[in-house]
Amino acid sequence: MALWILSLLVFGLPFLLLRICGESRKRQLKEPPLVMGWLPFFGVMLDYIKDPLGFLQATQRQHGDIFTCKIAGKYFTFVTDPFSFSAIMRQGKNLDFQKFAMHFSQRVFGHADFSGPLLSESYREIHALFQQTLQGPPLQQLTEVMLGNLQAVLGRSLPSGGRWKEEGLQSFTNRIMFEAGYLTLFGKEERLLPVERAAQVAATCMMKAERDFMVFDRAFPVLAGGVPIALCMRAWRAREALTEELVQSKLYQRLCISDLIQRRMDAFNRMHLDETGTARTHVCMLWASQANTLPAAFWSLYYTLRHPEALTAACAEVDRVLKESNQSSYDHDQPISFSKEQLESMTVLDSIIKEALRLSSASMMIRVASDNFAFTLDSGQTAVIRKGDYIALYPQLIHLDPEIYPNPTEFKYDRFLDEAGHVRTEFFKGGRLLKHCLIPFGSGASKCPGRYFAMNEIKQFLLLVLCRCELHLVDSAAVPVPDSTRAGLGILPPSCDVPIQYRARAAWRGEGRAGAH
Ligand code: HEM
Repeated sequence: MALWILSLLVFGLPFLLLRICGESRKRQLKEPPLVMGWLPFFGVMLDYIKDPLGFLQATQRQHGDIFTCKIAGKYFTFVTDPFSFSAIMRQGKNLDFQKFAMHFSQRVFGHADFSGPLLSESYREIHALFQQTLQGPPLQQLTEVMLGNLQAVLGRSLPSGGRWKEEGLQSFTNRIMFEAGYLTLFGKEERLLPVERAAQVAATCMMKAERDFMVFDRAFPVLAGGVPIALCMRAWRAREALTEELVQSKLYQRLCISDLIQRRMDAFNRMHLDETGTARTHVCMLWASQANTLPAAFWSLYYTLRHPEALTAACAEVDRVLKESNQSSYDHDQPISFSKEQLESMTVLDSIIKEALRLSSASMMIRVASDNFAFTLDSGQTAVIRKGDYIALYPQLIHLDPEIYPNPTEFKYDRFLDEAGHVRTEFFKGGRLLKHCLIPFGSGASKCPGRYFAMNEIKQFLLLVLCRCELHLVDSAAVPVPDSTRAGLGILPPSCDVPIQYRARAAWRGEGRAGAH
């Protein structure tokens, strides 16, 4: 947090000196209320950074459903009324998502500018690959590969001989999900070594990749705040180390690469980009596929372990699915498999994951106004927006709204189940049905294309941990809360790790199961 503020002060200073005297924006007719704050240039930045949700809730109480805040020299119009979200989504012509996202991604990952006239046409083709490879039959294939990788990585992690192992839950989750996700997208390295030696080398490489990923990811809030990566040497080195492993010449030697990455590689080849620039787009894809999934998997498992009623319901569901297909939790040599329909039928796990996402998601959806325009809010009020301003939607305001979700900060494992145990999709505010009630994956044109895969992989992770491990939280004072220093960037990681003990489940020990001690 301190680094955030420091960096913004340092890099904002030249702008401050230029603008300190000349800033005089006045609210025009039909424009949203203007919240300028008392700091020249920075506006309300410090209040916002200190507690984004609290700041937005307080400003909403004071100014209503729409208001414009000055933050570090930019103007952000926050629309807080969920019934007005559709009106924003319909403004595709006036609100540009790609410009903001591309500029941001280019700055942080260092890849080519795909929005320029030379590359934008080809990039549209690459962007279309998300839909083609992350839905339908390709999604099913990706999900099956992920299940195989999860089982291999988890199996390797479990100590032999009935011994217990201690580790942090976050470390456990990150290690397993990162490796399995990496292998699923980018395939396996082929090594001409004896099997055991090859496995050792692969494990060492994967540990290094995970470490580099974490170093880079930890610097993300600072990079997002505008600090050039050249000034964050550790993050820069980590990003470049990841880049080196994902150059196309190395990727072409890997086995079982996903359709998504394979087709991206082929498309980049046709564009004749340089090798490092291309590899950086793969680092960007790696980040998109992991940065939110890891904390989401952590929270899903943590809440399940913390809440006995959630654990009982989840275990009953897992047992039902295994029994249906005559499979055993204990037989670690026999891989578990299940059909798409079985995965979809696990509505308790689905509800647990959605509830964990609701409590930990703090993404911000940002669009840039490409022209002056006016739009009508659900209330009938007209709002005039200036060209160049940002429009921001902050879903956490909805996720923690007590009118929509009673006792919103409480974990309720069955919140997203109806009375018949089916997926519940209908939520109301003021007696009216909401179209947008849970949006951890964004909405509209920029909605996360990996959302179905993310839900599947987290579900599979929970399922495997529950059936293959005896695992419990070690009684400790550590009670993690979502760490709001990453607010605006997606799923918040835990503020601290929590110790767990785990070992392989075995038939001869009876029904030992995951749970709190
Ligand atoms: C729990 C896990 C995940 C969450 C919460 C999440 C959330 C998001 C959000 C909020 C956005 C931006 C939407 C916006 O600005 O409107 C996004 C974009 C994106 N996500 Fe995810 N995501 C997750 C997992 C994944 C996975 C597993 C993949 C890939 C396999 C993925 C690939 C992407 C890509 C490529 C984009 C950029 C889309 C574009 O440029 O149009 N995400 N995600």
